[in-house]
Amino acid sequence: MSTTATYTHTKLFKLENGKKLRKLEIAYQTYGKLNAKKDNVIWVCHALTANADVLDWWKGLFGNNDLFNPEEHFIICANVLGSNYGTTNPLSINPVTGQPYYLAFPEFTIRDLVAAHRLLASYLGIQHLKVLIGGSLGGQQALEWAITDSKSVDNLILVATNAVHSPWGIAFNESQRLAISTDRTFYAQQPDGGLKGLKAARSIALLSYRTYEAYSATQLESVNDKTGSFRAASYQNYQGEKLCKRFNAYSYWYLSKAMDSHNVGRSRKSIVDALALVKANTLVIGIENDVLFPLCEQEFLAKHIPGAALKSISSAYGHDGFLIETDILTNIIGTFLKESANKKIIKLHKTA
Ligand SMILES: CC(=O)SCCNC(=O)CCNC(=O)[C@H](O)C(C)(C)COP(=O)(O)OP(=O)(O)OC[C@H]1O[C@@H](n2cnc3c(N)ncnc32)[C@H](O)[C@@H]1OP(=O)(O)O
Ligand SMILES: N[C@@H](CCO)C(=O)O
Repeated sequence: MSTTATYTHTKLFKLENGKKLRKLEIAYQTYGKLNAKKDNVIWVCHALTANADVLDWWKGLFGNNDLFNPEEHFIICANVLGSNYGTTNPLSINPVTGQPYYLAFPEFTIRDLVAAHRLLASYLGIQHLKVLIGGSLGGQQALEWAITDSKSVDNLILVATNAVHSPWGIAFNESQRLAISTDRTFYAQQPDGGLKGLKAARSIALLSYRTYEAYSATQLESVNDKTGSFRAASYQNYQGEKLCKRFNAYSYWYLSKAMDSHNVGRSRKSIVDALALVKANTLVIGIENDVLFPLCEQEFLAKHIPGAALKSISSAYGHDGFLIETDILTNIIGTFLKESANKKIIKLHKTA
């Protein structure tokens, strides 16, 4: 059973920077049924350009015959604040002006994304998450959630993510925003504003999501006499255009800034102290070939989150491997969850 719905929060939604949204709508999807004990919730936080339909974009890990399946679990995925798949975003109508926000949309942080989804959880009567999982920007949210509300998460699974967004990651994001800002239509504030810039931004981003090996494997020329019209160039154009058909430059702009804001140490004692607040059984998965969120970032997470396990995988896809290597992820996560359940049983026996 799958449900697509929208939750409307009618009270003011206060952002970390003090600005307020008068109205917040959150689009979400659920699959399966909440059991009587309310202990089968799998909450998924999505990455930069995905949406609430996790059975669509994380097939192989989420699906009827997959590790996370609606038969056994109550799976919830909500579209993040700022994204254009149904949740309030820069193209939404600003209730104050009656016009779309565009660049008048307030800036927001990863903590704001989490605060919004915790409101949804509360509305759905969910107090406890069996599993909280996310990759990349989704992992940043999952981590913040597990720090902010540490008692509510049993098992935390962080894939290809970090504790603080790196200077390298911020530089990639800024380069993408520079590409968007060179497109003058961005400032015309219209639904298709900045699309040429967005195309270039996605092309830049892809270089950080993939690897030399992936391009060599898929884009190598079969003939030696070419001096132009290369496959790799066509691929960059195609991928940029593909994103423009389903996203908008304003959402992309704001979400990339939210990613830059990620720092679990902000307004807390330190990054290390913040990580020590996590109480969930934690599995951190890194991708050895990830250029954007290199393995040292997951090693850092696993070192400072109490009792965390670290696994690394190899994927020629690099960072995007977290969306593609679902067989390996199923294996690692499945084993981790079995061990975690066994530990729980042993603990119950000891305290009985
Ligand atoms: C409505 C929706 O789409 S929902 C949102 C879906 N997206 C998300 O959820 C975000 C997360 N997902 C992703 O980022 C991506 O889908 C990934 C990383 C999982 C996979 O990326 P893909 O682009 O599908 O894979 P890949 O890099 O192999 O590219 C394949 C595409 O490039 C095309 N392509 C490959 N080489 C070339 C080339 N030289 N020139 C032109 N096109 C090329 C292929 O024909 C294929 O096109 P298609 O997507 O129209 O079928
Ligand atoms: N490919 C991902 C971003 C990388 O985390 C997306 O488009 O959401």
